Amino acid sequence: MRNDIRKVALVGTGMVGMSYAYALLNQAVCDELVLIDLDKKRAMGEAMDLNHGLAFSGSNMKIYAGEYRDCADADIVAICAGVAQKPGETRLDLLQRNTEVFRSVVDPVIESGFGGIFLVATNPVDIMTRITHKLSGFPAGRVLGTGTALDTARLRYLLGDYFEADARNVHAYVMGEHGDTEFVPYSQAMLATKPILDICSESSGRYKLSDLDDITEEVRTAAYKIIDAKRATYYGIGMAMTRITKAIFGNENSVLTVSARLNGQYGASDVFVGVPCFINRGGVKKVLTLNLLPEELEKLQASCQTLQQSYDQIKVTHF
Ligand SMILES: NC(=O)C1=CN([C@@H]2O[C@H](COP(=O)(O)OP(=O)(O)OC[C@H]3O[C@@H](n4cnc5c(N)ncnc54)[C@H](O)[C@@H]3O)[C@@H](O)[C@H]2O)C=CC1
Ligand SMILES: CC(=O)C(=O)O
Repeated sequence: MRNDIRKVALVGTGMVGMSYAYALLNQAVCDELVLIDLDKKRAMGEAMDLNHGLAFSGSNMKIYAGEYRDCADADIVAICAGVAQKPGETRLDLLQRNTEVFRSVVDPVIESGFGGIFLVATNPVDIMTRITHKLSGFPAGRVLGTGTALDTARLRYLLGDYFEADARNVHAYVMGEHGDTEFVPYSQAMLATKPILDICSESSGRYKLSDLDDITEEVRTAAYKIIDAKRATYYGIGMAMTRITKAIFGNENSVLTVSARLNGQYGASDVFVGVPCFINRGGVKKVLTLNLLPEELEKLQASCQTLQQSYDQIKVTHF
């Protein structure tokens, strides 16, 4: 990664891609942003629109619509291209269609000579990240997906609201598939440095475990509710991607629940799944292995199995 210019190439300038781009601009996270889409006219219009906001941003980011060859000197290629869920569809329902899209995206990115980090948001994100790893042949640490970063943000917001505490003092993770089999290991959840389970047991019934279950369900179903209400979700994921991008450019070693490849951790291998990882300039430096309770570990392994089964279905026809 160069130290002088921080460059992001964004493939997919739809709602998610442009929410990411808008957050990058407002937080002045990079110096150069190239927008690539099958719909070139759309990418061009989006670049114009963002450029017209530059004067108000305090940033002098270079923003333009481009081609795959512009990925050659990018530090990060972010992929938000593909189809999104319609009301009633699960993320896994998108798999076949988005696998086709990724073949047409990853190959030209690699042909450009790109040597940076892939950041994937397209759903089903854990499997699309694995496909990107497979198609690119990159080391696993340089291919990451947004995983459960957004779900974790949703969880922290809801727990902060429930305990009437600043969400930034809630330390808790959603783990597993970014999808229906995700779960919250509450044994690992803290409010400041106090275990949330202790807060519940000491609260004389004010805070209940059943409420925590309701919060988990609220997180798990949030995307369905938003898609039903306004057809798509995009601001939250755009900000989650921006947070990950900052951790990369800032060489932060921040712990974020991205989709990363397991290599024996939590008793699973090969799958990409949402787990807490240290993120720095090289991508995923390391998976943080938490001491999950046996029942929590079972949930994570079941989630990995679901992802493996879905991956196996496409492998036959597409690889
Ligand atoms: N990881 C996460 O937490 C989240 C992921 N998503 C996912 O992000 C993806 C994008 O969602 P939206 O932006 O709402 O969709 P959208 O339909 O608004 O945008 C998709 C864009 O991809 C482009 N595209 C399609 N095929 C392409 C190809 N072969 N090459 C280049 N560009 C291509 C389209 O022209 C369009 O501009 C979906 O898969 C969605 O499910 C959405 C929200 C959260
Ligand atoms: C659509 C999606 O994956 C989400 O908002 O979580």
